[in-house]
Amino acid sequence: MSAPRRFTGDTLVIASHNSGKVREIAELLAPYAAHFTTAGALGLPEPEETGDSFVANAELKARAAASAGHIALADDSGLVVPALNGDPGIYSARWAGPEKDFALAMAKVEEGLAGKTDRSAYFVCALSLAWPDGHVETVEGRCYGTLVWPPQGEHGFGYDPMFRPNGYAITFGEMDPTEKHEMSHRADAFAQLVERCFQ
Ligand SMILES: O=c1nc[nH]c2c1ncn2[C@H]1C[C@H](O)[C@@H](COP(=O)(O)OP(=O)(O)OP(=O)(O)O)O1
Ligand SMILES: [Mg+2]
Repeated sequence: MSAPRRFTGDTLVIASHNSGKVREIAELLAPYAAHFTTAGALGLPEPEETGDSFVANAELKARAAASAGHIALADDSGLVVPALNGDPGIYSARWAGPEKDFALAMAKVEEGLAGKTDRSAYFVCALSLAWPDGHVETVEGRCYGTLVWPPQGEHGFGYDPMFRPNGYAITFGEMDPTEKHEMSHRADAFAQLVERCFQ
């Protein structure tokens, strides 16, 4: 395997159109990249997520943004529920529909769990850093927990109010951002990416 490529201090493009995610990535990234912008701010289109894995979709989004000329970081993430055969998984954003209604998406998850005893779930986050020449560095992080009902808390985004990470008595929706960043799937992936590309 060849040595990982390091981030060189150029402007970094956060290749996401999800404001909750962009906020978390910016917080996690702040110590390593002084200048960053977003795909939305550059007017870049949202590519169709045609991959069949988190890694494939993260790489596709990062490459699409990097083709505009700057190093780009994309995140493809989602909630995996074993009792639902892995759904919503890579379809986590799509379960919220065109209105991005996560109350609806969470209700669909809960509906699927009716009568089931296994309420375990995990979040996955694939992060891909892509260079304009097509090179990519990709990592994947996870966070394991349990699904609660009804949803609890107003912090975070997406499925956070129904996800209680193992070892905690509150959901991601009830945590403040610094606490979520200590053990989330995104923080886990970030730690790996920092070791690979930012140190
Ligand atoms: O920490 C999280 N807390 C709660 N929910 C989360 C989290 N991380 C991902 N999720 C869920 C919601 C999100 O909408 C979907 C990711 O889908 P995903 O395609 O990667 O992102 P997206 O379409 O929202 O934005 P974009 O593709 O422009 O980055 O999984
Ligand atoms: Mg997406």
